[in-house]
Amino acid sequence: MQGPRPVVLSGPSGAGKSTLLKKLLKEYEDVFGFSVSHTTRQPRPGEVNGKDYHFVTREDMQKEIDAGEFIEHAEFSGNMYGTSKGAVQAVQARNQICVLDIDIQGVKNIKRTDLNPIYIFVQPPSMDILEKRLRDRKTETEESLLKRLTAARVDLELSKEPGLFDLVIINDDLEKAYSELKKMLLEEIKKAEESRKS
Ligand SMILES: Nc1ncnc2c1ncn2[C@@H]1O[C@H](COP(=O)(O)OP(=O)(O)OP(=O)(O)O)[C@@H](O)[C@H]1O
Ligand SMILES: Nc1nc2c(ncn2[C@@H]2O[C@H](COP(=O)(O)O)[C@@H](O)[C@H]2O)c(=O)[nH]1
Repeated sequence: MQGPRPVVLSGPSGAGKSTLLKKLLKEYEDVFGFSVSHTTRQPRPGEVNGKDYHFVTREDMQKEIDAGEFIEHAEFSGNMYGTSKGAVQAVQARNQICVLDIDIQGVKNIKRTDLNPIYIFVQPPSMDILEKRLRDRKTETEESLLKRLTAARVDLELSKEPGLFDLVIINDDLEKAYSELKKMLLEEIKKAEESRKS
């Protein structure tokens, strides 16, 4: 039997990817492992280096990219983000299903690799609600917020490409969205639990 597939969550900034992911990682802490990305953006209050992200300088990240240490990387809202080979290997070494939270450029780049994940797009109920959630989160400057909203409009159009995503979840009611996520991942969860028993 084929092992469980990794999972990619993508969607506009503020759509609720981290919120859904945190619920999944809490309920299935042995089953799923988060791929800790690198970023050149500043940490937000409460974010932990090495847990939420590897916070690095642009210079250091570029060096690692040039050395071939990244599976994918992208520029988003004025900062660099990327998934290192080491981030994915660390999760796989723990025998967990690797979950990536990446933007849509990352999705397109991962499609060129042999990772073969399940691709899930988390969509906000509307642009107005997305803006309200991002403003209420109080993590962005006005400039960064506007950049993220512009990127969101583009992402929502790009996400319509047939076959790009295996599932689109509209994150209106959080519990409903989370149930849809779990339903999609049920087979992979079963496979992971079986392989952990043997
Ligand atoms: N279904 C929901 N209903 C109401 N608020 C929500 C819902 N889902 C998430 N939120 C809130 O919306 C905000 C954005 O969510 P979150 O940070 O998870 O988004 P994200 O997609 O991970 O964003 P980013 O890509 O910027 O990291 C958070 O404050 C979160 O608490
Ligand atoms: N292509 C990649 N995108 C990534 C990665 N890690 C995070 N992201 C995406 O960046 C934006 C902004 O994140 P934020 O934490 O600054 O709000 C969001 O869409 C993430 O999905 C990555 O390694 N590669």
